[in-house]
Amino acid sequence: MIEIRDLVKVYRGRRGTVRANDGITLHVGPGEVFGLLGHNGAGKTTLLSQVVGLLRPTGGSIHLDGCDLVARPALARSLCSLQQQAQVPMVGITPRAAVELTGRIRGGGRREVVRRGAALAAALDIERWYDTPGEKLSGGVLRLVSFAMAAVEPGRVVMLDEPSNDVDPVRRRLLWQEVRRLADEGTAVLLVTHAVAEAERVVDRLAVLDRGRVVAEATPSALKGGADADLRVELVLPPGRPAPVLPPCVHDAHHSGPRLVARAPADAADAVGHWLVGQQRTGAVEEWHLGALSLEDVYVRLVGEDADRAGSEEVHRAALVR
Ligand SMILES: Nc1ncnc2c1ncn2[C@@H]1O[C@H](COP(=O)(O)OP(=O)(O)OP(=O)(O)O)[C@@H](O)[C@H]1O
Repeated sequence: MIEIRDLVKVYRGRRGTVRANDGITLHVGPGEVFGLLGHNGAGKTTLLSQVVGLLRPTGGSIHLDGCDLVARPALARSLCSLQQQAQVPMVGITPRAAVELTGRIRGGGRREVVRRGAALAAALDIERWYDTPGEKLSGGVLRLVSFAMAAVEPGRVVMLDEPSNDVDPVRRRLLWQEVRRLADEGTAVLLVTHAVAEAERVVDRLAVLDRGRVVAEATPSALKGGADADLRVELVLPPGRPAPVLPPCVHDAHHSGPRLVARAPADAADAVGHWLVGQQRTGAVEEWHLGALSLEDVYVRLVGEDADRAGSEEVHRAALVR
């Protein structure tokens, strides 16, 4: 069990002070995939870097099965493996060499590392590039290779910082299967991703970070509000047609091109369904969808406005110590 308690990380520099983690408390158990979601600059990478002993917290504690990882960063590095967000340069070395070398450095036996490396390459469908020099590989394949490096000799905790970036949709599915397999074999997996819709399928629990703080922590279905939660209503309008007048129970409507997305209470499902069928019959609506809210809907609601600001310099100022 990894236990993070009241974790604070303050960066001090010439341009000011940034409180990147502001009192984070989380625990992740063996066999669990725990998602960390949050806008750019929310403090996710900072959190992982402290767990693995690359950064020293300003305050708070990190324990793994009772061992103090802050006091013992070398132990943290041996018990936890990390796929970093930045791509490790792989010039003059093949994926096979990189994966096997990492596994050996992390204490794996030669045969087992060779076997697991080959199994990962097959499972991620990157076998054809396994002996190709790194400088000739595409960004997506390099990303999968660095996942394999983190997974070959995983330790107790595997931390993955945006592992699916640049990876094609088919291999993303393979990647999520391997993430799940790591957990099923007993590893605790901490997964940072912006692929919220995909995270929903792979994580057991997740936390949403907003400017260094946990603003929500739950299972995906609990975050979505369970059976009584609002429904998502989506209409696709024919080109050039204005949106129809919505029934009064449909609220929070917003447009995106020909699409109109809104919410409706769960107990209005029948009425809204009938209305949608009628609208399609008259040609006012080309297509429609009525269903459960997605995790992405909930996420955008939680941090949407902050996320909009997050790419800008202003947010860096907003994150300055309050
Ligand atoms: N070495 C550093 N020195 C100063 N500030 C830093 C440093 N590293 C990160 N920060 C700041 O700390 C905050 C959190 O950054 P962090 O990289 O942890 O966010 P993140 O959630 O991983 O973002 P992203 O999703 O964009 O990767 C940001 O405001 C960032 O600018």
